[in-house]
Amino acid sequence: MPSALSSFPARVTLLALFSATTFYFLYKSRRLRHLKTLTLSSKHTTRGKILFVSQTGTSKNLAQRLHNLLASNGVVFDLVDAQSYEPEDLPKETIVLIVASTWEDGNPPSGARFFATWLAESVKDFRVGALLLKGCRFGVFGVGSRAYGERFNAVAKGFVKQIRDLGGSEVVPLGEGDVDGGELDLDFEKWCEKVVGFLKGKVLENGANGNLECGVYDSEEESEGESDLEEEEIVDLEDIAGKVPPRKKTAAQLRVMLQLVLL
Ligand SMILES: Cc1cc2nc3c(=O)[nH]c(=O)nc-3n(C[C@H](O)[C@H](O)[C@H](O)COP(=O)(O)O)c2cc1C
Repeated sequence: MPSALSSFPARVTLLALFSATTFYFLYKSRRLRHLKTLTLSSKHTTRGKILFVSQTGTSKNLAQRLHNLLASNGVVFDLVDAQSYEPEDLPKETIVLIVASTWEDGNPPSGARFFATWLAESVKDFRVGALLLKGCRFGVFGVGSRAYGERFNAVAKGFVKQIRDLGGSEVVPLGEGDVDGGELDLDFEKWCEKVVGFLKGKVLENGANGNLECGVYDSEEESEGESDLEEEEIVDLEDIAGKVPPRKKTAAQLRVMLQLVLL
């Protein structure tokens, strides 16, 4: 008796299914390749970012102060709420300064959960590896309270570890502010001095008119060429953070499809 798969319509359906699956996985692997290219490229010069993670405004105010301080030193960064920042853009950043508070159970404020989860899942995803943020220099200042013991500044500490694990270079050591009994303002000032020191070093290193990859402000806005480059290199990393099936499974799925078609 002929098997159900030997009929012409069944074979055509399977062939169509097989082709669709193949194209889907080719598309996915192309995106992964694209991501690697993006990661390994050193041509990404976007303006530096100051990201703040804040619920009641403490970190936001400090971030604003840092923004003003840098501007008064001739260095203009974008000031961005982590809540509205697309973490998939992190691989394109050259320098990111984060001011982050910690809330209940050592978690970030609810608005920054997506950002925090993206980092945590990227670290866990073996396909992303330690090169994802290779071109990204960073520094973190934590805002919290020592009254919370081991959870003091847990979010800021976690960010440092995760960004390091993803290949980012920490250009200033973690700064820690204690809102209860600590010298928050003084500690933040000291951390800011280190940031300014680093950036000034970069200015000297690159020369007055050099292309300052770390995002030191060059009064000319980004050239059209750069904008086009960025446009071209937009990568959807949503799947990278754990949603796509691992490669081994993909290969196994393809083998099964092939066997079915050859039946
Ligand atoms: C309910 C609650 C939970 C908190 N949990 C922590 C914590 O686990 N670790 C910590 O370092 N600080 C903790 N804090 C202190 C906050 O980080 C601190 O109030 C900070 O100023 C909040 O900054 P923001 O206004 O930028 O959100 C907590 C504060 C509150 C009110």
